[in-house]
Amino acid sequence: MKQAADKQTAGELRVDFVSGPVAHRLRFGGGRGQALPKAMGLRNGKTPSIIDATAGLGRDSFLLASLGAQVTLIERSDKMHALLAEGMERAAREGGELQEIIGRMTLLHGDAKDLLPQLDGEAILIDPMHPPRKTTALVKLELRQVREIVGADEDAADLVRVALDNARSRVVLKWPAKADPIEGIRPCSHQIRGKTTRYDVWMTG
Ligand SMILES: C[S@@+](CC[C@H](N)C(=O)[O-])C[C@H]1O[C@@H](n2cnc3c(N)ncnc32)[C@H](O)[C@@H]1O
Repeated sequence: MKQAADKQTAGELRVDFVSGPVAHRLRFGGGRGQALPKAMGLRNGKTPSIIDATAGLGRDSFLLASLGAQVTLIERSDKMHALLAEGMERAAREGGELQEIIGRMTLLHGDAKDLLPQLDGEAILIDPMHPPRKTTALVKLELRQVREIVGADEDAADLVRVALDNARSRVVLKWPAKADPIEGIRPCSHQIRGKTTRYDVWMTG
């Protein structure tokens, strides 16, 4: 795995919903019991509309859309936005379930701090670039490639504040389980913790 990962270069980064880890998770994932859907408030009989303010490779949005949520994705990097648009088009061309899932995803280009006040989202997800960690797994390589393209998201605290002013029901920050909280934001309402990732949830409605 490491060799394959090391051979992949930043130039080859692509958004792939058709094969690989995302497609595998679609087939074998844990449905609404997974930490992310739980944090976003997807329950039996309740499917909030979601804004993913930091779309990136679109994986979190795709998972939420695969569970029935309407998701608006916001990406500010020209390059990431273009990769995501291509990946969504490719997946939609497959037809069937993939086309249906992509049909629930709307991609916007811009800074979420500017766009959120114009949108009406029940639940807002924020997953800024995390502090770097050493790891060799392929999926982590992709995150390093994203970092090469977008740099660090130094304005994450500002984005959370804008989201807190605009979410009708909740804001969720995805963050490394053991990392310090982002400074300058009020304490969250509760946390959902996994081994490597935690979800800080602020109830706003
Ligand atoms: C860690 S990645 C997100 C990964 C994503 N959750 C996924 O499942 O693939 C962070 C992305 O958010 C974008 N981003 C960060 N701050 C943003 C903002 N204020 N507005 C729009 N996009 C933003 C970055 O350009 C980067 O592509």
